[in-house]
Amino acid sequence: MNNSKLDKGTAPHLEIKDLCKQFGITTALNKVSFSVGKGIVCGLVGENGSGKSTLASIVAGMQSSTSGEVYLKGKRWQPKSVLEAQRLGVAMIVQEMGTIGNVTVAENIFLGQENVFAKGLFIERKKLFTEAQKLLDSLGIDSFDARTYVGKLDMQDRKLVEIAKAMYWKPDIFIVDETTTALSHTGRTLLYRLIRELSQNGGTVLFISHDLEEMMEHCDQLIVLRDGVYVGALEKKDYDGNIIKKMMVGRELYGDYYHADLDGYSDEVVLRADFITTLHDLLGFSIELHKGEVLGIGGLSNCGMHTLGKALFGAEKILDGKVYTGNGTAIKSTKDAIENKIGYMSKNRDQESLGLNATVKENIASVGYKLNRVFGPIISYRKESDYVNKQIKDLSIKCASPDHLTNTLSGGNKQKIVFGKWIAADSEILIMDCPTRGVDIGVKAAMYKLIYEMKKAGKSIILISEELQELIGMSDRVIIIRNGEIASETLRSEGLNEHKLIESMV
Ligand SMILES: Nc1ncnc2c1ncn2[C@@H]1O[C@H](COP(=O)(O)OP(=O)(O)OP(=O)(O)O)[C@@H](O)[C@H]1O
Repeated sequence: MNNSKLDKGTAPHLEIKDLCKQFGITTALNKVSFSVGKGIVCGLVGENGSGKSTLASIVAGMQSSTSGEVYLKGKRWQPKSVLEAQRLGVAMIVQEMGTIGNVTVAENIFLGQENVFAKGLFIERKKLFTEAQKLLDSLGIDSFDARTYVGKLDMQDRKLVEIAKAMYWKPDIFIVDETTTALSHTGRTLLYRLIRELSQNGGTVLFISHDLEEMMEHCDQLIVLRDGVYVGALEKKDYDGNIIKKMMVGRELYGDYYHADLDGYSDEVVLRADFITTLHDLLGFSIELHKGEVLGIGGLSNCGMHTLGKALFGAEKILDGKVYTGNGTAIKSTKDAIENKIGYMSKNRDQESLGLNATVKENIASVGYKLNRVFGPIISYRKESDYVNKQIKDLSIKCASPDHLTNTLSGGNKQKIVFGKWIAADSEILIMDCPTRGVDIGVKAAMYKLIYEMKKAGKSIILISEELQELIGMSDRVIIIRNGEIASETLRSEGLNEHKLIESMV
């Protein structure tokens, strides 16, 4: 449908009125009101914990509000469940994993909606698979098929399954919560295309991301939230990065937060992989990390970089070759890694880096617990509390108390906990896979500062990232991996630039 034929942006398609959400003593949303027109891509921006996901999940039928109202096309919107919301035209891609591993792609796509294929008492499974495959083909998704078990897919492909699932219902309202950072370039391109097509056909998109450039490029309007309160709205013509940041954090935030000096690193090797071969991705791969080095690793999502991070931490089965520290200690398991002061932040935070049902305190204290011992195995409560509180304070983790359950925290705050637990444990080597995924600009700046301070203190960092600016801005040396092999290696002093890195990626 042609845009001009739509009353794009005029009549409110989605209206939020005085929306409040209270979780115990936490006010996640406080009388938020705004409206979004038909065919509009509306961005929701705000710091970690500002209420974006809470608002989105209320619209998507995942939870109800404490008070306030939502209207969809002028009618009161009160879906009883996500499935009902989906059927009635509201679909959401959640921030973390929204798929189930031990069933196929097709079954995930139609989860809870199988009765669409019911024939009498039976489900026509063949039809279900055919329909799912048709959907994948129509969306241009070809990296897996409808019969693939989702457990075999990486995070990016699992996100594509969620996107396909949402698209099946041709939603009136499509909500994308911090999804792009889990996607590679190809995945992002696909998502942007779908968002564009949907809005051109009169659908409304609620888009959440911490990448301001991306938001300014793809959104027609931006709504800014701060601490659960509506701060204001901006039309595309008024976009200005500094103004938006100021609205988000309530103060000026200028400048470049990467590190600019070229002070290099020591020759001493602290971690080495010698000709390692893993079940997937890596075949005879070698790499060295030096003391005081920030080694950036980049490439396309499936190039092997995420597997490398796991392998160096002892979390990936190594079929041949070995990983060892500078003093020759072999790293064959995560236990070996932790004992040798190696930390690891997974890209798949919720599944691999956190105990979601544990408290903030239990998570932060989990790796460095020995540091809080007083007599033999006895842990000092006071020491442990100080140890945990320092991270909560230094990283500004928004939680009601150290006893707050981790799964109720916002995405960015969860990421800070993972970072905090390894810093507190005094890691000498930190392997970070996409560490700033889902993290707001203020925290990003704080994390970069901490990475740089760690480097200055002689610690070594492997920064695996899909953000080229981050690699260029933070690394002493960047290795680009292509199809499991080193495609290029560039020292910061030789001049790093996007063009050069992209050339070796593809
Ligand atoms: N189920 C819950 N129980 C208790 N508190 C919650 C729950 N869900 C969210 N919160 C709290 O509500 C506040 C808003 O969280 P929300 O996830 O909406 O923020 P966000 O803006 O999406 O953050 P991020 O950018 O980090 O994803 C946070 O303080 C969070 O800890």
